[in-house]
Amino acid sequence: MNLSFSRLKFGGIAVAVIMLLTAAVPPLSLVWVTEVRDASLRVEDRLQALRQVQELLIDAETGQRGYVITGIEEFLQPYHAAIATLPSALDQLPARFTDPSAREQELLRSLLSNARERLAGLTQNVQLRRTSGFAAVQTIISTAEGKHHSDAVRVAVAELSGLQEALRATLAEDLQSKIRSAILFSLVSTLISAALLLYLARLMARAVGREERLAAQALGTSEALEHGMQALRRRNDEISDLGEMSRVLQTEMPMAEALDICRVFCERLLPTASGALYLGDGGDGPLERRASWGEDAPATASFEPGDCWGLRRRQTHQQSADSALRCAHCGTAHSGWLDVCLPLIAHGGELGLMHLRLDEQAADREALLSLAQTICEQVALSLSNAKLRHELREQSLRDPLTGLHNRRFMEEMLRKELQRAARNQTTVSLVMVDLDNFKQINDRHGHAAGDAVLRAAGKLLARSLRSSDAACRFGGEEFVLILPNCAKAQAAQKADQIREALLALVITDSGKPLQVTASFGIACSDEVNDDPQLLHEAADGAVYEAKRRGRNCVVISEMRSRQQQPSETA
Ligand SMILES: Nc1nc2c(ncn2[C@@H]2O[C@H](COP(=O)(O)OP(=O)(O)OP(=O)(O)O)[C@@H](O)[C@H]2O)c(=O)[nH]1
Repeated sequence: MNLSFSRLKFGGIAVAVIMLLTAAVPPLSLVWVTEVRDASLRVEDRLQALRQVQELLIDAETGQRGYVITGIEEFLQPYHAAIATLPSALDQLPARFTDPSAREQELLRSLLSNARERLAGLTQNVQLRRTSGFAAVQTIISTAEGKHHSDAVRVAVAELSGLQEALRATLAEDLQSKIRSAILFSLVSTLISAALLLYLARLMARAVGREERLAAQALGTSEALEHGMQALRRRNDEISDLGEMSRVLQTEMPMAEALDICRVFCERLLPTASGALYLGDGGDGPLERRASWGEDAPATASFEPGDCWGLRRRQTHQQSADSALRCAHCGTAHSGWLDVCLPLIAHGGELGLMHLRLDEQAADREALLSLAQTICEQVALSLSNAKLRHELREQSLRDPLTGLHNRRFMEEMLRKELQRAARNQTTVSLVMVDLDNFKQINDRHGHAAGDAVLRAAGKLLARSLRSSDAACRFGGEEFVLILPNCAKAQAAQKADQIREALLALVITDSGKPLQVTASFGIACSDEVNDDPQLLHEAADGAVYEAKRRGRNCVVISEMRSRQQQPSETA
């Protein structure tokens, strides 16, 4: 990664430098061309000046010659024109020929001196012709001195012109060479740039490919991480829900309410599945559906434990439509459904079954089943604990001999019922039942026979009451009946019915019949301002009175006329 980056950096710098140099070639070439053009113009100017000097000198010679031969002034016209211009043309030549080379300066000096000499000679010939005639001039011309100067001028002009031509050729050649070099440089640098750019493009493509791969890897890692986080969050939520369900189920509540709470949490924890909870009676009896959830909740209301492979094998049993071992309680097989039987086992005992129904192709099937198993363990434990608590509570409130409610329960119920009666403006009647001469039964027939009488009497009392009433064993051979929403007269009527039923009750001890009677004392809440203590005392007083009157009778307490005797009904 670092190596590629350094290569890219150096490659980029190299391309930039080469391109800068290449870009410098056109302006440099322009400078060269401009210099050569200026130099060529100067060469041309010098050649022009040399030609002008040469031509003016010829004009002067021609005019002088015509006048000398003819004596006619008109022939002097070119001569005059040349004489007027030539001296200044000669004076300007040194400024044009500035090359310090010895040969050029020597030729220039020769040209200037010979041209001036020749000009002076021509002027002298014209004046002589005018003053002395043709013959005098002819003598001077015949010395050929003039011709000598003209030839020297021609030689100097020719040689100087040659030098300038050579200079122009050199300049042109130099320019050609520079332009060739520039073109060559441009070509080479362009090729190098192109090669470098190709190389850089390949490096970049590789780097980009690597970056893309790394980005894809990073994306994959991040997605996996997000997946993991989501699963973790889900698991946390599930654990938190399971914990909450367990905490809620620890609260004292009826089994139906506990089952409803299980249903709510199953619905929340297993939202993609339908299901039902079946509970047994603790024995071999059928299991009954006590809670269900979801669109495809199992419809079977109850089934025998032997109809379920899960219960028979005491382990989770999965069955699809084409499974060989299908439980009868799962009903008609549906393609695509997976029926799962999860036994609810706690403290080693089978409590019931969770029947779960889910999509066979569900992606999270295994996770769902694992969660369902955890829920089942939790539900089984919670329901078993609730059941145990219920049983313990029942035991703590029941008399073990008769199965009736005990004194603790009686006091608690009486307190609640009196409060309710006060709120609803109704009455609660309390009936105290005391078996007559029970000591004699014990003494004559033994304690076991006494217990049998107590059990039989308790059973009779329990079945004689409404479900809202309660029969309690107060202690020994004393019983208390709590009759909510019952006036004194009805209570007396009920007590008398029980008295008669008890009288008719056939209890035997080793084949011998045991006769049992009881005395009944009745008190009503409206006479004691709903005070449980007073109510109990009043009923107790009435029983005492029943005993006093000879037993086997019902006495109603008259608290309003406390000083009066309690009234007797039997
Ligand atoms: N078998 C048996 N006897 C009990 C039990 N609890 C109390 N007893 C007996 O019940 C008898 C009550 O006798 P008492 O209080 O004299 O009353 P009673 O004999 O019924 O006489 P009255 O009430 O006046 O008719 C006692 O002998 C107790 O030992 C019990 O759980 N089982």
